[in-house]
Amino acid sequence: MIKPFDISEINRLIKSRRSIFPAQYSGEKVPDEIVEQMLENAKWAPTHKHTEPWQFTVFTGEGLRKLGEFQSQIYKEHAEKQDNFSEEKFLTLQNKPLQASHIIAIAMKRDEKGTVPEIEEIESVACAVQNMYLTATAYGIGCYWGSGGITYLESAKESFGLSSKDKLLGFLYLGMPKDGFWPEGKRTSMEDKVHWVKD
Ligand SMILES: Cc1cc2nc3c(=O)[nH]c(=O)nc-3n(C[C@H](O)[C@H](O)[C@H](O)COP(=O)(O)O)c2cc1C
Repeated sequence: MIKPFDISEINRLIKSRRSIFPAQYSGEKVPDEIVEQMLENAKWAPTHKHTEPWQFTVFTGEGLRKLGEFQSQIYKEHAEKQDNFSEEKFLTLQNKPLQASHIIAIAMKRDEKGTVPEIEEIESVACAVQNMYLTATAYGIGCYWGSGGITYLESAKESFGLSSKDKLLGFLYLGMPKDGFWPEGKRTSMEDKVHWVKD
């Protein structure tokens, strides 16, 4: 039998999970061991047919500068082709990673046989990200899943070892919140979103 959990603490953890953005980070580094625990917990997400479709790339230290250079360059090449380059966006992509302690690039990698539908692999990776979010919350660490910038550009995939069948799904930014900053959550009632069928 499974050992009982402290349910009220688990409920509090789930409700307290928040997205905390780079402008709200203190600059203090998150210990690598905590990031490793987040990644370890990620793998316990549900995965149909055990394909384990997640792939994570962790950037920290000099790696954050490299990510900034890489993503601003990818953006520039794409935007120039589309004739809508913005210097402001370029600089944001170059500099924003430097505000974080770590950034985890989130990807979905298809298995060779395409064993389960693509949507299920994306769903599974999202569950893995939620595990990381909750682990970060338990340690009092801020994080947020950003899906802007180069996330959905085909040209960004290669550098992450992704093929055309795989997907880059965004970036999980991590940082210690400034002065104990932890925002209140906001949700509507579940009343209109849940229907019980009992008889
Ligand atoms: C798949 C996904 C992509 C997201 N992308 C962004 C994003 O690009 N920019 C952003 O500010 N927030 C992004 N978020 C975070 C949401 O803004 C955030 O979850 C929402 O405001 C609710 O706040 P909470 O997470 O604190 O409950 C994303 C969340 C998810 C699940």
